[in-house]
Amino acid sequence: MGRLTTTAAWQALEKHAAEISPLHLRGIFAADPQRFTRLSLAHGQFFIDFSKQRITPTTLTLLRQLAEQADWQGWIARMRSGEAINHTENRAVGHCALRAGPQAPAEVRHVLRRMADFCERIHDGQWRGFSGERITDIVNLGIGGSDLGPRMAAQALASFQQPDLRVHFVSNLDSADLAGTLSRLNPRTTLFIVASKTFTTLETLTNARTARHWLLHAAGDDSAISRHFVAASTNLAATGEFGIAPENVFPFSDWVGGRFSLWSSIGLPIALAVGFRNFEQLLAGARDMDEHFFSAPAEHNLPLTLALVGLWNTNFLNAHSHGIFPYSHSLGLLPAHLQQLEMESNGKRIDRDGLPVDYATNPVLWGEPGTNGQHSFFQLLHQGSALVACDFIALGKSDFPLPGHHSGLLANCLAQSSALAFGQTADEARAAGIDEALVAYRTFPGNQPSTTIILPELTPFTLGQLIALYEHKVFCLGALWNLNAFDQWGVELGKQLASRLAPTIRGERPDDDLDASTRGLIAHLHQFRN
Ligand SMILES: O=P(O)(O)OC[C@H]1O[C@](O)(CO)[C@@H](O)[C@@H]1O
Repeated sequence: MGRLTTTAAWQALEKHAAEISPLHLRGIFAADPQRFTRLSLAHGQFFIDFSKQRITPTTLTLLRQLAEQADWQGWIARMRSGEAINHTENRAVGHCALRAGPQAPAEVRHVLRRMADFCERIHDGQWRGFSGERITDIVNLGIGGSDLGPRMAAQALASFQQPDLRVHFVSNLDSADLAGTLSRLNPRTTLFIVASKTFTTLETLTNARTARHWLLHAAGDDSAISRHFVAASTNLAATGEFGIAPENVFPFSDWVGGRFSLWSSIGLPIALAVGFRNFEQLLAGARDMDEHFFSAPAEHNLPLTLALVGLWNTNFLNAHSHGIFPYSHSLGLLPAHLQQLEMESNGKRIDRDGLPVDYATNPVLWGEPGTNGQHSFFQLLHQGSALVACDFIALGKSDFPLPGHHSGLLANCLAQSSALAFGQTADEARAAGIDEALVAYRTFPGNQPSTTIILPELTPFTLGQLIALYEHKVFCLGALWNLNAFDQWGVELGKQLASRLAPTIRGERPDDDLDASTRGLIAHLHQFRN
């Protein structure tokens, strides 16, 4: 592919955008009474309404030409064949193989069987701690992809929680995270999962060493480690060096990217929290979305369409902020998971050919569950100056039904996307009896684009579908923007600098090679050292 912005498909979109961007969603809806039907897509009961996006059917046709030009299906074929499409790390991209069921590679099925066995032994109390008591608390020590996905899924599936077992997540290097969790736990009944693909991550290893010390202080000798520490990792040498017995290590391969790893043994805390059968259902839901993505034609393809609309908003409407609003308390951590998934994947400026891009790439992604967000930042969405594309996510049925709650929640979800799309004119404000002095303040411009995703209910299966939907969106955007969505070199510089600064902060190394601001801040901090 030549430079993206000079291609015929891109230029056709630019021309089309000049016609569409001055239009208001009010007019767009008035012009096409069939719009909702034309611009919503379903896969079984999984439903997405794109009609509140500032697009027409022609927009999607043109965007699909861009996808053809980017050879989106060729990229799927390359991923599925095991080609090293993560070319800067010379790795294949295999997360779909983790959830391929009977088609999964033998080593994947083997680890899944071991995870099932481990879960059973924890759940039925066969696995005992050093004192002979059963395990009541699991602590996952991991960060980034080794934390966010499992933490989000375990919370999302709270209604499926196993009895008598609590699962905790500790990620931060800040000791407040680990200390706060340990203060509520009993070392005799606590088991740690050290979750780290590389097993070199500073935060995770620091937390793991402190946790080991906490355990050994109570247990008295090293033999307790094998009853209280397991690991999920690709680095078996390092897990061994840490003291984790080989039979307590649940391995996975380097072709699993961290932010795509919840389907691997990194998902062990999910399986422990909700039971292995439910974990299998999570994999089955993702597999179902994989099969849809791999086989559905472009015009019916949910992940591709989500990606195309994302690209349209970013590159042709200049929306560089993207809000994720699950109207589901249980999905409260989905924005945090998608933040890593999208921003670590496509937050890049060098394309696959090693050249700087001359177009915008991933927007800043953020979000909060509804209705909470409505009472904080939604003011900016309704009347601020930024164009923000939004995804609203709603459930057909509540996972924790109580009379009178769910209808109100759904009403708020639909009211927000409608208010954002259509706004309120000055005349409508006047007609509603607003005092003339306040009319300008009570006017809502509208025209904020949004997508609404509806899951029939929140189950392991539908959660698997939802996460895989966004994973494939990311995959498509990588192909469309000609980016490698699977490396993350941008996180390295800060890590290197931190390891250089740590001895200076401890006063063990001179500061004369540092910039003036960093030097000044370290000098200021020295007064507080303890
Ligand atoms: O699982 P690991 O190797 O500890 O890495 C944790 C996270 O750190 C990152 O490498 C970024 O620093 C993520 O990509 C990854 O999910």
